[in-house]
This record gives sequence, C-alpha cells and structure tokens, in this order.
Amino acid sequence: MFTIQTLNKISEKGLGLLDPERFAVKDDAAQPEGIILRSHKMHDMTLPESLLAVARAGAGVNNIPIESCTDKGIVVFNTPGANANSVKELVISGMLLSSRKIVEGVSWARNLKGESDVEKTVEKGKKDYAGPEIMGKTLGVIGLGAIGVMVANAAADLGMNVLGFDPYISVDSAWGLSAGVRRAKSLEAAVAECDFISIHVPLLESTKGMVDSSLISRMKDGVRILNFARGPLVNDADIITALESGKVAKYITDFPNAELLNQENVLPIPHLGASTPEAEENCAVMASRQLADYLSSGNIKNSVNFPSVEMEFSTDIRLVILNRNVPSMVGQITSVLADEKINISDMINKHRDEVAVTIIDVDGDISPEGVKRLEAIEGVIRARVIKK
Ligand SMILES: NC(=O)c1ccc[n+]([C@@H]2O[C@H](COP(=O)([O-])OP(=O)(O)OC[C@H]3O[C@@H](n4cnc5c(N)ncnc54)[C@H](O)[C@@H]3O)[C@@H](O)[C@H]2O)c1
Ligand SMILES: O=C(O)CC[C@@H](O)C(=O)O
Repeated sequence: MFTIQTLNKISEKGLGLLDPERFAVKDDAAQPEGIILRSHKMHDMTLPESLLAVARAGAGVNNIPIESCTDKGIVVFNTPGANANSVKELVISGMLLSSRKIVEGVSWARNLKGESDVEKTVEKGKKDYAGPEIMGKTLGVIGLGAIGVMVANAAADLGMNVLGFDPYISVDSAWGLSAGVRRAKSLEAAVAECDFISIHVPLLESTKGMVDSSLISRMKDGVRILNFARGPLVNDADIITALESGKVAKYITDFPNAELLNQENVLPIPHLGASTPEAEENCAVMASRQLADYLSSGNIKNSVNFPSVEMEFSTDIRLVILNRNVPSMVGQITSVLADEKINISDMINKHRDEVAVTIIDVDGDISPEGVKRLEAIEGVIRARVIKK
C-alpha cells in the first residue's frame, strides 16, 4: 500500500483513478511515498525519507525544490499541456478586456443601480468606454511551448499579426505553429513592434526579471503586457514606473501583489489561468496516472528531473535504481546481483544530464541486505524493490 499526500485540492477525476486497494490518499500524512500538489510551496518543507515521487498537477514546478528532490532520489512529474487551453482562453480574454475597457465599463454600469433612467445614462456615458479591436494589431508571444503555441495560433485566427520568440523551441511546438506566426530572432526584436506582449516561459534563474526597464524601453509606447506565466518574470518596480509614465498602457497579470494593486492600469487576475474544470481534471488525471505508474512499476513519463523510461514486467520482481550518470554503474549493480546469485531477466538503463534510471527484472527475490549493498554503491541514489 502506498500513501499519497495531497497538498492542494486535487480533482476527484484524477484521485479516483488511484486503486484504493493500493493507494491511500490523505491530505495529512507523516510518511507518504507520493505527493500530489498544485501551487503549494514545498521549499520550506522537510522532505520525508519515505518520499519517492512528487506529481505537480500543472506546468510550473518553481514551487518544488527540484535539486533537493534529485539528490534524494525523488522523481518529480508535471503535466505538460494539460492546462494549456485554459490559459490560452484567459490570455485572449485578457487582450479583449484590456483593449475594450470592458472591466471599467462593467464597473460603471453596475454603479448605475438605483438611478432613474439607466438606459439613457448608458447610451450617453458609453463613449468613455470605447476601445480598439484586436484584429490587425500585433502580438508578441515570448515562449512557444504548450501555451505559447496555442495563444499564437488563436491570435492569428483572430486576425492579429503574431511574432513568436523561443530560442529553445521543440520540434513538436515548431510543427504546431500556424504558418502565419512570424519568427523573431531576438527578444528585443520580438517586442519592438507589438501592441500586446504575452509571456509564456518558465520561471528560472535565467528568466527572472526578463521584462525589465531595458526591455520595456524597446517596446512601443502604449504597449499592453500580459503575464500568465509567473509574477517574478516581470520586474515590478520597472513595470510600475512604465505604467505611471504611460509607456505601458496596461499590465494584465495572473499574479497580483500588494504593490501592483495600487496601480490603476494593472488588471489583476487571481491566478485563474488553470482554474477551469477541464484543466483541473486533465492535470489531476495525468498527475495521478504518472505517480501511480512510477510507484507501482518504476516507469517514468513526464518527469522534470529524471529520464523517461518504460519496460513491461517480465518477472514478478523488479529493482528500480536511481543513480548518478557516471561510468561503470551498471557493471557494479549487476555484479552485486551476481554475488547474490540473482538472475537478470530483463533490464533497461536511461540517462538524463547528471542522473540515470536502471530497471532490472529479476528471477528470484532480493534480500534487504542485497538492496542495502546496491544502495552502498557510490553513485546509487536510491534502490527499491517492486513486487508485481
Ligand atoms: N497562470 C496559470 O495558471 C498557468 C498555467 C499553466 C502554466 N503557467 C506558467 O506558464 C509557463 C509556461 O507553460 P507551458 O505549459 O507553455 O510550458 P512549456 O514548457 O510547454 O513551454 C515553455 C516554453 O518556454 C520556452 N523558453 C524557455 N526559456 C525561454 C526564454 N528565455 N525565452 C523564450 N522562450 C523560452 C521553452 O523553450 C518552452 O518552449 C509555466 O512554466 C508556468 O509557470 C501558468
Ligand atoms: O494549479 C493552478 O491553479 C495553477 C497551475 C499553473 O500555475 C501551472 O503552472 O500549471
């Protein structure tokens, strides 16, 4: 039986896939083997010794201490693309809301409650809430992954001129882009001629503060910037200065904070990008499946810190070993098994950057001492036995 701890509310559509005979799902557990979460920040948490895997029901993993997880042999998963459509729809709404003064107009109309001739006042006052269409305007999309590609394509379908920038674009994303999306050769070139700029990159040391005064100075006056990726990608002090001078007309952000709320031209959205039943279910289903598969078979799909690996069971007993990607690991592991007189039925070894995964199906049982000998090999991070 594996214990799965949930650190946020996770859709039952996903958790319901976890067989109750094999998985106990709890929101409080001292020694869980698995964790499923959304935006809960794990950085201050002591990682339990029992923890084998963390599944992020979502895309961003900046709330998870990835390096510590890797060092402790904890496999971290995310759910690429599972909430992309939900974010795309909100980005398109964000462009429309900020261009057409819809929020201001709605708020004005609500305040007419109780007035005698509302129809007449509406027709007279509506001129203050006119705003331009987005068709024919230029959008710059920074980051062309699951969300960026969908945003770029939807904007092109709405008749916008779209420029995309992503120096690390994947082959799949490049194939998925509409022919109408133009490629910008640099970040500066991507933003220079845009009426709207939408950011869709992960929060990393290298992307933190990427929208700062220097980049803003390259933009058109009156540009509207959309941030549905992560707050710290935009330098708050610099965007506030630009909003106050009118250089930036609107900042539409899914990550409001106290300072930004003081700004009239900030459109604050309470992190609703992935808050649709569809996205919540897609993410929960994907996260639950990936976590259950790893715990019960050692197979890995969509991990952000260990390689993908998959092998059908060929016997009833399987060893899953997470190790450093250094020479002679497989030789040392198999010689321990030979010493223990254990026959290997099938085996796979995959590496990614500094780490590797070795799955070995064996014919006989392996003793706890045998597992300890495997774990004692320098470079082995973790070894465990799975019985089918
Ligand atoms: N608001 C929300 O609720 C919500 C929901 C989902 C994702 N997100 C955020 O959006 C981000 C993107 O999500 P995704 O699903 O598209 O991820 P993704 O991994 O599919 O795409 C990210 C893209 O950014 C590109 N990239 C990385 N560094 C770059 C740089 N310096 N310049 C340009 N491009 C760069 C990558 O090559 C990749 O193509 C996530 O990391 C997450 O932080 C927010
Ligand atoms: O779970 C959420 O509501 C937000 C998820 C989102 O920020 C993500 O990175 O996928």
